[in-house]
Amino acid sequence: MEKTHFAIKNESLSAKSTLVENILTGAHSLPNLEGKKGLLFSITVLDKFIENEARYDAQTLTFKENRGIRTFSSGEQKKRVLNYLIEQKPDFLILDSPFDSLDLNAVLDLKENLIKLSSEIILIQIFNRKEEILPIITHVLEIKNNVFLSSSPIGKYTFKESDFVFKGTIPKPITFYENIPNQLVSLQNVTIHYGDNCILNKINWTINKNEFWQLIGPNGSGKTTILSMIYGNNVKAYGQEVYLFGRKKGSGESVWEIKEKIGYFSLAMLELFQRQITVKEMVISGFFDSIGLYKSPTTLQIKLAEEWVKVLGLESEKEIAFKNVTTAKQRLVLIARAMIKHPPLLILDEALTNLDNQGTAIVVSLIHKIVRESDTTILFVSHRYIDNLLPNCVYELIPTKHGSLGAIKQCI
Ligand SMILES: Nc1ncnc2c1ncn2[C@@H]1O[C@H](COP(=O)(O)OP(=O)(O)OP(=O)(O)O)[C@@H](O)[C@H]1O
Repeated sequence: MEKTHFAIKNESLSAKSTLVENILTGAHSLPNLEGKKGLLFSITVLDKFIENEARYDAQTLTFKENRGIRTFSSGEQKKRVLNYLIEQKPDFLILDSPFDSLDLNAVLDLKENLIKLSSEIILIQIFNRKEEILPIITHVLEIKNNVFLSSSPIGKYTFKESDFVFKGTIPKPITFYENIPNQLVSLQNVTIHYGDNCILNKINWTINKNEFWQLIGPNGSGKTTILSMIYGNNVKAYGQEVYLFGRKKGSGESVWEIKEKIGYFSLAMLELFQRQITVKEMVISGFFDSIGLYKSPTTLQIKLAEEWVKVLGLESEKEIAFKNVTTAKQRLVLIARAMIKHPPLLILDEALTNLDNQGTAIVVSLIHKIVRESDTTILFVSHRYIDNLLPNCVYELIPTKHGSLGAIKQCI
């Protein structure tokens, strides 16, 4: 008999971890899973392996290879997690947004493995976009407030989208940056090796004030490595021709002085927000270096955060816990947090991953609003082209066996 496989829309889960935990421990009323052993395939599970590797040197996923899991591309990492889970012989697997952060080839590869696996075990796919749903899925589960309501055959399920409107223009800054040169970032002939592997080969790239760039490249092409030279503390940047805000990296300016001029969003930040913090507090925390709120904000800072919340249409949710609003709204809040000081440079690293079509459209329209209504330069990083993103220029990393080469693909 053909197996039943389920899909759950990510947006319908307000506290996803609780629901997933309940399914895994058997505390649920979902059909066909009574008394069965389930495991979770998700980015959080991968992050735990990465953390354990860093803390205890436990190379569980890669003990046969002489490399840590952290150093593999996203596609390779996910493949190793999947193999590890299959070896534990579960009856069902929950696949939480399995294709996030993967380029097209890695998606096809993982899809093929999952389709093969579906003849042996039950799959429950948490999905963001209709197009991601595996062809073997037979039913969509309706969930509300973490309670299972019903199960519809996929052919009868209607994929709904919700409305969202911005109100007014984005608030002006209350603090200002001085002496910011026109050239914000310049990489000149930057070449990076890890051991014998050349990762980046003679990268030449300049980012100026008021530009809107997209950095694109397949998994493993070196996007994170470039970002770590701009925003992070990658020691490989020293000795290279990396110029940030007019100064050569490593010539006296601290990492904090550089970070102060950059607003930053990455998915990894979401993992750090474990504390209870409201939507409004999250926006205010953009004034401080901390992820949460450890200092008392001024009345003016609170007022400005309220104005941002209003523009985003989230007034009625401003006192709600950040982790309880939808994924798309969390993105808006985190982008507002990164923008509240109108930094010279805003880096959005995979800001559209894990969003459905409606969520993608909302976040893209916030990005366009920032482009129109501020002087901040945007660097948007992703492994795929995004319809309607319309950056001024695209910097593409093209992998070769001698490291990735860079090319400017389009300028409007
Ligand atoms: N510390 C390290 N040691 C060895 N190799 C590394 C290390 N860090 C990164 N790499 C390798 O460098 C290459 C580029 O990695 P990077 O994470 O910059 O790519 P990416 O384009 O951001 O990929 P993804 O889209 O998968 O996040 C990959 O092949 C990766 O395996």
